[in-house]
Amino acid sequence: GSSSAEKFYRIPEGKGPHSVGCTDLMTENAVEGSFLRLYYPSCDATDNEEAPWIPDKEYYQGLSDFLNMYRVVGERLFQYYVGSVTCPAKSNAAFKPGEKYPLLVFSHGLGAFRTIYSAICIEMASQGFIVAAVEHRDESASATYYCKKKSVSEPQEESTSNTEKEWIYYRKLKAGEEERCLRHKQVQQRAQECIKALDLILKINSGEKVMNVLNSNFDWNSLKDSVDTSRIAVMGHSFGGATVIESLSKEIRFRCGIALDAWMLPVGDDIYQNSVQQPLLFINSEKFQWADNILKMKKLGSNDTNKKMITIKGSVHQSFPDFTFVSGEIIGRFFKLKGEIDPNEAIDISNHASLAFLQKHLSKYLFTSKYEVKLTLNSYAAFYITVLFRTRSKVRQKS
Ligand SMILES: CCN(CC)CCN(C[C@]12C[C@](c3ccc(C(F)(F)F)cc3)(C1)C2)C(=O)Cn1c(SCc2ccc(F)cc2)nc(=O)c2c1C=CC2
Repeated sequence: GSSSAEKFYRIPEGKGPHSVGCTDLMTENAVEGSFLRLYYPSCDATDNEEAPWIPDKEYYQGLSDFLNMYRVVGERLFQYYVGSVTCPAKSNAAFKPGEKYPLLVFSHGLGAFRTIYSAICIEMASQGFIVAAVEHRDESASATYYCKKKSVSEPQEESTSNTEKEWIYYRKLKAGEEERCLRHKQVQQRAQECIKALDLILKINSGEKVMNVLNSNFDWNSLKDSVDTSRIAVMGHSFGGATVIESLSKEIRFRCGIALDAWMLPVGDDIYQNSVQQPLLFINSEKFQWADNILKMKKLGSNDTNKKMITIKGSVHQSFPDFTFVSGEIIGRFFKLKGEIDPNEAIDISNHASLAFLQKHLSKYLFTSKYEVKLTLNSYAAFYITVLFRTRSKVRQKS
């Protein structure tokens, strides 16, 4: 029901010119496959429903585990408070063809999963980005799943599908296990999953058929030739911020990156040997700051003008994920999901800074594809003519 309270606790809509659709894509019936939620510019007139914000109850179970709550308590609490929350994007809405959109790959934080950064992803899509929010299978997500082919022995009523969801839950640190080692292994896998997602979207862009093991009626062919393959960026929150750094160092096709409250612990020491050449923006909250973490960010961008850092005063670590919008004042304060700053103001500052940074560092590639070539040709021509005149005039002098 839409009680008055819920009206005020909605995830903010995109502010850009495009309506936004979203759809889920999972390739392969294996944990090694890709799993992502795509947010994209959609056609305006659609009567599609808004997408469910947290689509399976197992995510509530995973969150309870992650937050050290009892599953039976956590699952009911989440079901009751956020079970009916939708995100302001139309589920499987028709993709808006006709132009080439830049691509943004988004990486979630520790204990999170692909759907809970929808305020950021929807805003970017409304501004004309195709956003692939990946779901990591490195056991850092509260929960994730893959569709496993049912073994033959299971009863095969014709109506049910021949796959079942195999859930993977958050892996807690074992007693005596060294956190840095586990997180460094995980961040490598996370970077590979971001690169795999990039390759998958580029495959779709080239018109290749992709097998979506999730039975949705979204027409993936409509994305053919719709990605501007020279304007690709990577973005992420906290553990996802470390994933941004790792992904930039591994994949040059990511032209730039944005790290939201980056957690630097998982980042290996080799990174500081100038492994990140692309422009990188650190957007930090006021509270998620401690010397070691900030020093590592500084070290990364030491003598680099294209590495920037801003801090949003009054914001907290949870100002970036969606819980900051859906939680009431009491829970929000108790779990530090809201800072002093209004959640909508905080995300607007972050989104504006992100868009300005992407505009600056992606648009130079925009010209390469169209104008820069002409410019180069003209400059060759100009150069040629000058030489010609010079030579001719010299010859005349001599004669
Ligand atoms: C006790 C568990 N202990 C595990 C190591 C620390 C737990 N913790 C602080 C929390 C997450 C918190 C949270 C969320 C959500 C509700 C809810 F009630 F609203 F759902 C409540 C309370 C509890 C704030 C963090 O991990 C912070 N953090 C995060 S939070 C990402 C996230 C996860 C789930 C969400 F629903 C929303 C956002 N992502 C990272 O990449 C990193 C860190 C720290 C270092 C790297």
